[in-house]
Amino acid sequence: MAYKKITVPEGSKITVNDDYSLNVPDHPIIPYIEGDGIGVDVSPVMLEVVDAAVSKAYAGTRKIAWMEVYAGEKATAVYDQDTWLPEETMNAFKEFAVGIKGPLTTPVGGGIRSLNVALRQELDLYVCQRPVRWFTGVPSPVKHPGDVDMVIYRENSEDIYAGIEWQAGSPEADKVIRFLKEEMGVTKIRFDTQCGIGIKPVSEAGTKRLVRRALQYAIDNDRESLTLVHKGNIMKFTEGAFKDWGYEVAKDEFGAQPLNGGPWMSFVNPNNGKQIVVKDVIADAMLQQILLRPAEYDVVATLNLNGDYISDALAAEVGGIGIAPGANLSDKVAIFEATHGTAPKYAGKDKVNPGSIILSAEMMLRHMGWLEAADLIIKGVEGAIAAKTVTYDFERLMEGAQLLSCSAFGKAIVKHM
Ligand SMILES: NC(=O)C1=CN([C@@H]2O[C@H](COP(=O)(O)OP(=O)(O)OC[C@H]3O[C@@H](n4cnc5c(N)ncnc54)[C@H](OP(=O)(O)O)[C@@H]3O)[C@@H](O)[C@H]2O)C=CC1
Ligand SMILES: O=C(O)CCC(=O)C(=O)O
Ligand SMILES: [Mg+2]
Repeated sequence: MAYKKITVPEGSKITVNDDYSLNVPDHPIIPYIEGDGIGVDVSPVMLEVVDAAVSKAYAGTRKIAWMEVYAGEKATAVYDQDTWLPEETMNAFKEFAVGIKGPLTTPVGGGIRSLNVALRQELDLYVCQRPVRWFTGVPSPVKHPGDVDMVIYRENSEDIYAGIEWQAGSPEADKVIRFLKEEMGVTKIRFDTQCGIGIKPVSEAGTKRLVRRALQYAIDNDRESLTLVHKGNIMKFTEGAFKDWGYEVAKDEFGAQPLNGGPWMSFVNPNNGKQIVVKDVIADAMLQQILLRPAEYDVVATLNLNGDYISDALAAEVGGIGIAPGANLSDKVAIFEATHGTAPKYAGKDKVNPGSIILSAEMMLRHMGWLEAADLIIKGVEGAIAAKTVTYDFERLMEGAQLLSCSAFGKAIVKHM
C-alpha cells in the first residue's frame, strides 16, 4: 500500500493465517502512535526498552522496524488541522496487523469524539484486554495487593461508547424524545425539554464474540473462573441480556453445566481437566468485591463502560494506571495501548511512569510469540521496582525509594533485564 506521510522502514510484514495465528518475521514492521500529552514522554522510553529486550533476547537476529503513524495533535501537524485520525493510519494498522499506541486526548462535553474509541470501532477491535497484577514492592492502598490477579475482557465496540447521542435542545434530541413519547408510549422522561439523549446498543453477536474470547483465554491460561459483570437488574435488556448471552455461550459452546442448580455454571478445561467456574456479579457489588475479596475473581467479561471503570479501579490497587497495560484486539488486528490518558499537566516533563505502555509492549511481544523478550521486560520491571528506583507516582508512596525520571526508569528497567 502507498502511504503519503508514513515512511515505511526496511522490514517485513506480520501476516495473519486463516486460523488467526501469526507469521512473525525476524524484522517485523510495527506501526506506533506516539500519543498526545505524556505520549512524548512514555512512547520513546517504550521503544528503547523493547529494543533492548529484543536485542538481549535474540542477540541481533531479531529486531523490530518501528514505523511511526499519526493520530491526535501530531496528525493535525503532519497532515492538516482537521485531520485527527488519518485514513492511512487505520490502513497501516490493518496492513501490518500488530501495533501500539500512546494516549490520545478527547475533549469533554464537545469537540471531536474519542479517537481511541474511533480506532476501536473502525478496526472492529472488539476486545479490550486489560490484565491487572501486582509487582512485589509496588505501593498499594490495600492490605494484600498480591491477591489482585485479574484479566478484564471489556467489550470494546458497543454500549454507550458507540457515541449515539444528541445534545439537549437539538432538533435531533427533540425528535427522538417525540418519537419515544408518541410512538413508543414512553412516559418516564422526567424533563422532556432541554434533555440530552444517548443510546446504549448491546447485541447478542457482540456479547457472544467477547465472552467466547474471554472463555478461550481462561482455558488457554489455566484460569479458575470467568465472571460476567453487569448492571442487569436495572438495564434488563442490555446489561441483563449480556449476562444471559454470556451464560449461553458457556453452555452452548463450552459445555458448561449449572452449578448447584444455577445460575452459576462450570465446565472442564480440556487442556488439564480442571473446572472453570462461570459466574456473574452486579457491577456495583463488583466494585466492592474487588477491594474486599479480589482473590475470588480471575477473568472478568463486561460491557464497555463497566470495563473502563473497573480497569482503572483495579489498577489503583496495584500501583495505579501508570503501570496498567492493555490491548485492543479484533480477530486480525491487535493494537496495544497504555490504559491511562494524556495527563496534560505532566506532558513533556519526563516525569510520569512509562510502565503502562512498556507492559503493553510486553503483551505485544507475547502476542507475537517473542516470549523471551517479553520475559526480559517483566524481569526488568520487577528488578527496577525491587531496587526501589521508581517514578514519582510510586516514590511518593514508598519508603526509602529513589525518585527517577520517566526516561531514567526506562534505563533502570533495561539495567535489570
Ligand atoms: N486510551 C487513551 O488514549 C485514553 C485517553 N484519555 C484522555 O486523556 C485525557 C486526560 O484524561 P484524565 O482523565 O486526566 O486521565 P489521565 O489518565 O490522563 O490522568 C489522570 C491521572 O492519572 C495519573 N496518571 C496518568 N498517567 C500516568 C502515568 N503514566 N504515570 C503516573 N501517573 C499517571 C496522574 O495522577 P496524579 O495527578 O495523581 O499524579 C494523572 O493526573 C482526556 O482527554 C482523556 O479523554 C483517558 C484515558 C485513556
Ligand atoms: O478515549 C478516551 O479519551 C478515553 C478512553 C478510556 O478511558 C479508556 O480506554 O480506558
Ligand atoms: Mg479509561
